[in-house]
Amino acid sequence: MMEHDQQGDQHEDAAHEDAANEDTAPEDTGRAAQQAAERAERHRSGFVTFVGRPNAGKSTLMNALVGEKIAITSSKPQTTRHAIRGVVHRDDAQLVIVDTPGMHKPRTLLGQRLNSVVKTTLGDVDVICLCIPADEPIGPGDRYIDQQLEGFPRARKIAIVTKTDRASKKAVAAQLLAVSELREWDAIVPISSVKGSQLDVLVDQLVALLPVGPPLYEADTTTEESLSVRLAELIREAALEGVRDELPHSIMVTIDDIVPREGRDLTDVYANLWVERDSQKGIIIGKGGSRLRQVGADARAEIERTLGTQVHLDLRVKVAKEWQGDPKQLGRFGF
Ligand SMILES: Nc1nc2c(ncn2[C@@H]2O[C@H](COP(=O)(O)OP(=O)(O)OP(=O)(O)O)[C@@H](O)[C@H]2O)c(=O)[nH]1
Repeated sequence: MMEHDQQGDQHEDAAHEDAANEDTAPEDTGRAAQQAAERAERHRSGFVTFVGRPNAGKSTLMNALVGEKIAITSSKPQTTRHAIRGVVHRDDAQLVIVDTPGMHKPRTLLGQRLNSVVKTTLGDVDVICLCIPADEPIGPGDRYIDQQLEGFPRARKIAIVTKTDRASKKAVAAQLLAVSELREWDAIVPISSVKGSQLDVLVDQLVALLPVGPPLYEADTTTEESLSVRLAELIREAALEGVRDELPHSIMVTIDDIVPREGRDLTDVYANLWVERDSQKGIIIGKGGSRLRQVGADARAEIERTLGTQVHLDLRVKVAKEWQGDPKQLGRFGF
């Protein structure tokens, strides 16, 4: 009701102004409406995804573009497990970003399932970006993924040379040349997510390749990923910190419950940290529980930032024997 009244007032005000400037006002109104219609006609929207070998900088780039920490980053390869969407909003465009796990030659059942997630995602998007680090030579892993792109002829393709802050200008130029020889790209863009350089150029290029269409999401959306998945990812990221061996592939986190305490600025989060073997349980827990305490403290700090309340984190370490090769266990973890 209130809103209607206010709108009514505004219309009246506008009518007054029209009367005062009889010659120009109707024309102005017409022009404004026409401009809005033209803007709507030019508005672009669509889906974009980043592929590349493990550690190529995909998650970091997506976070830099969306401006909120939603996909986990780590110095360990193959740590992105979910196709997380982030949305970049602009007046003239909306980019929906789908983050994919690193595409790689599958060795385990988990690897195969990840690849099938990647393939479903790629079949659906408007633009595929292949990320190749500036500071490492193009290798068989990059070529394998580049060849896979042949299977998705509908999508436009951009090559992104990542981590340019880690290479000299000359090395970046050489990498751009090497990348250009892989295939006919719609664009090739060198960027640094850490320095934030060339990200605007990349977004411009992406937008230019999207189809004309209305916004797909509300303006305040940055991610569709459910809260428990986001919190699970934060805990997994904390658990991966400082683990030097093969453990990253064996860690999985599930959330049982997220319960705000009534009348208090405090949320209880109940989570399980799954490993594959008893020996790994020992590594995670550490001497006298010291490592687990650290993981809990690190994860809690990140979760508090996400939830905006204090957090009590109940974190339990459990063993799911060889879950990466077990279809039942994989199903339980959502693969
Ligand atoms: N110096 C520098 N480091 C970067 C940049 N982008 C990413 N990194 C680092 O490279 C490592 C891997 O980055 P991620 O974003 O996790 O890579 P990813 O491709 O998502 O990796 P997976 O999840 O394994 O597929 C991390 O240690 C990042 O901090 C960059 O622009 N500059």
